[in-house]
Amino acid sequence: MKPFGTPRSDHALRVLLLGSGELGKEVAIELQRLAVEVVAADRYADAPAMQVAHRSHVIDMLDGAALRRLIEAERPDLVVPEVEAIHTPTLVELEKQGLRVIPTARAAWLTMDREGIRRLAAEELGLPTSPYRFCGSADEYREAAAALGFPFVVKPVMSSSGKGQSVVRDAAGVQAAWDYAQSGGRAGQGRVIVEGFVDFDYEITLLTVRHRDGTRFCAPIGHRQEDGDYRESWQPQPMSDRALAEAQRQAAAITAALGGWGVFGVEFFVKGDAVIFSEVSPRPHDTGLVTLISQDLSEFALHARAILGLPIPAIRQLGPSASCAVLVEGQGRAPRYHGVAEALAEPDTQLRIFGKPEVKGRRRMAVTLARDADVEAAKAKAIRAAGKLKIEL
Ligand SMILES: Nc1ncnc2c1ncn2[C@@H]1O[C@H](COP(=O)(O)OP(=O)(O)OP(=O)(O)O)[C@@H](O)[C@H]1O
Ligand SMILES: NCC(=O)N[C@@H]1O[C@H](COP(=O)([O-])[O-])[C@@H](O)[C@H]1O
Ligand SMILES: [Mg+2]
Repeated sequence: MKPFGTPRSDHALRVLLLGSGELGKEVAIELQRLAVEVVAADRYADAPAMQVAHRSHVIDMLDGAALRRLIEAERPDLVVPEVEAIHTPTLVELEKQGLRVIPTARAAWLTMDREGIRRLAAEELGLPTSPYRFCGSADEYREAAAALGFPFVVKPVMSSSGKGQSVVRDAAGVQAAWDYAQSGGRAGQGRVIVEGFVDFDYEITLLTVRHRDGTRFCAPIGHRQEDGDYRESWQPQPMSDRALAEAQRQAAAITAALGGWGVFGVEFFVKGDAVIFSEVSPRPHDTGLVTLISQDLSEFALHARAILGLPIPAIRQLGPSASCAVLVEGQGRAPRYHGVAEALAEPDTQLRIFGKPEVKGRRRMAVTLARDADVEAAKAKAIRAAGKLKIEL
């Protein structure tokens, strides 16, 4: 890596963020602290990371030609994907010509589509997963539903944060789940994964950092999901030594197979000591927002260090902590936030308002963070804080 430079000069160290949401905003802030020049891109203007970047571009990141033009114009030292929905074949091609993609272009390519990462995990690495089938037509979907039995989960192969995802419990729900998956995928594709429903005790995200000196794990993060989207997360999630060791073994295997440097969010279902791989983000994870209060180096600081080739000699967990996502539903531009003072009234509480410019439907707009004597108390405090925030659309 070339030396650190001065932003907006000829020798700036330049990072291009592909995706500029709340996770990218925190990565951008960490990069800014080291005087890295940050260029933010997303499909809409005034996205959160754009608000703290040196420059920004509004492009359709699924358009390969547009993506190539942007990268050739900006000539970044590093390209940092922040969402799945990117024309990753273009990244694969440009990487062959010397472009550095975080963690690797292949990792971005494999994880943009649930099929790539699930087949790698289950069929090549032999990690335990839910039973699954991929379907490209309504007929294949009906066959899969019959083979897997109720309950099952349907997800568009290209989607995140639960968009287009549903749990089908009986015959009455089969058609609606297919229709919803067809409308909910970000790339508007027809293909879906049908997964057998895993009856788990709890689920975790194991943040795994691949950096110049090896691989480190953060303390496990527990979370609760509703409609496929996270509502609260906490750290540390209590778990048996055996289950934790097994989760770390699987996380090491999948992240090594993806390669490169950076933070990975490896998701698992846990039942007793059994650990079932769910999916992995080759980037910071939304449930990892809790690390903004629970660790000395948040997942965003860790990502910045890892991708820049810096050392991570230790990660300090600061005690039981939690985060609570603040969602709003409705329509409107330029929302206003009331109750900020009330949300921050209790000790050891923090808030991030992402500054998203518009709401159409349901959208995560902010997150509250709290530390307390145990994770239950931290969670209750984060939920209380979130309850004080009122978003006016
Ligand atoms: N096979 C399954 N069995 C039981 N629960 C599941 C299954 N698949 C998904 N879920 C539930 O739905 C949640 C979201 O699923 P998943 O992580 O696959 O979606 P996603 O859209 O990729 O979400 P994100 O992008 O936020 O990680 C899981 O965390 C889990 O709570
Ligand atoms: N689970 C993935 C995830 O949390 N991604 C985060 O949400 C943003 C999109 O938000 P939006 O849908 O409100 O634009 C993404 O840019 C990323 O920061
Ligand atoms: Mg997930």
